[in-house]
Amino acid sequence: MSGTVEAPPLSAKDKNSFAYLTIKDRLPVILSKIADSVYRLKGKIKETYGEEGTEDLKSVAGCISKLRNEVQTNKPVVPIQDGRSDVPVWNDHLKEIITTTGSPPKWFESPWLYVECYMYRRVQEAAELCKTLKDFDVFREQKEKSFFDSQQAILVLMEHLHNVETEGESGKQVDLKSLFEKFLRVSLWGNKCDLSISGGQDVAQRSSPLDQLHQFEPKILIDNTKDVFKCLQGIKVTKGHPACVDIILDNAGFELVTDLCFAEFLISFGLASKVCFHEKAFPWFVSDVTPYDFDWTINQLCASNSIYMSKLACKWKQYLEDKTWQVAVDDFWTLSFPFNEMESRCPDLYARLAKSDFIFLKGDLNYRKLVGDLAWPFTTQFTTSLRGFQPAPLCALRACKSDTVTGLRGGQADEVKAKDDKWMINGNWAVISFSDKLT
Ligand SMILES: O=P(O)(O)OC[C@@]1(O)O[C@H](CO)[C@@H](O)[C@@H]1O
Ligand SMILES: [Mn+2]
Repeated sequence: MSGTVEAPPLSAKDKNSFAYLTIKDRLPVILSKIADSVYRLKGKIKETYGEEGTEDLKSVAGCISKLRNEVQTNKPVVPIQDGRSDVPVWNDHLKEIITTTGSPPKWFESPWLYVECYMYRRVQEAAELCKTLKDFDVFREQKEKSFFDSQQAILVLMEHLHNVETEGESGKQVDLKSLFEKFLRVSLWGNKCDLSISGGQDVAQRSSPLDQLHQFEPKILIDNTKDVFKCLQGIKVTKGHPACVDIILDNAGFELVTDLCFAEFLISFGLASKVCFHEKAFPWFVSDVTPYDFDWTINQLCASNSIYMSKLACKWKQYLEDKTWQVAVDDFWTLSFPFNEMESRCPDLYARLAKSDFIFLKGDLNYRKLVGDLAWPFTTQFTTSLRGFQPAPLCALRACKSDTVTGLRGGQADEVKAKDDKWMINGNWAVISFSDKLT
């Protein structure tokens, strides 16, 4: 099945596409913001690293402005030149593309997924080429701000989770299914808060994430919650213990907190016995979670004045110590490959995920990679669009921010388009798409 390409890749070739707008407008803005933040940190870096730091900053700024120019003038993609372990994969893949297509990819002509991922890898190259700033995260300032700006929403959510758990512990009958539905939805809508779609504009969650659920309900285009719940419960019965769950994370800030709360809910209500969070190895698509962001977030929550936040977060530290929770990083998540190529390109990760009982994939980019970033007819079955990628039962939780989606009913796309012309890209519509077995 993985051999049949049923649809063309999204690409900026199509001037009416979101890919075109992204490459023409959004990526240059993201790159300019990087240059701004680098200059803002000048004093601080000089103080910490001295002249060498200042030289490194200049070099980062130079690389970013060169990259911006390459994007805007549609230059061919060039090999990566730093010493990171993933360089051979990127450069061999580039050779592969040149062999197949006859020329190197270009920003406005090649598959969007490839060139956009490549851009973030080039941003990392700018850091890798430094002596003092190898671990410098050009997006850190923005990520931390979005976390702090979401404090009220985080407090509301964590207080609620704390109360729900206290009720459960007191022996009071709880409606497990509707609680599951609630925390799943909070995690789903947490994905509205990504800094890449907004070009780094404010995306903090300011209203109560719980009060909003009702209002957002009609915006869920595909809702496989029941199947997901049934599957998790079924695992408990067949295995004799709750599921070992993997969550492929997306963004830091409010979204990460919603994912941690969802994982906490799964553990404390016996729907999961272990959760493994998958993070990005380096700064990616502006707001994605790196190992530093993950630890930083839990430490911030732990140090909070709110007893609800600190109690839960300290419990999470304990989970991490006793391996109830684990974190994992793999370079595959910061490569450009669609997930149907995981088994051949990164067999270890595939084998690792095949041991999972259930995989949640957060966000738009993971969704794009799941369905190969292809322009599928909307009514294509979700499972078909996975093109053979099925290491375990899986569920995509995604606010729609790019022009690909599968699994809709006939006529549904027209109905939603009539209500909202930008439904595919504005993050106001979402899918909870489940796939169990390959059909
Ligand atoms: O994966 P996330 O954080 O939900 O979204 C990342 C994202 O904004 O970046 C891409 C365009 O630059 C979009 O396709 C995508 O929605
Ligand atoms: Mn993201």
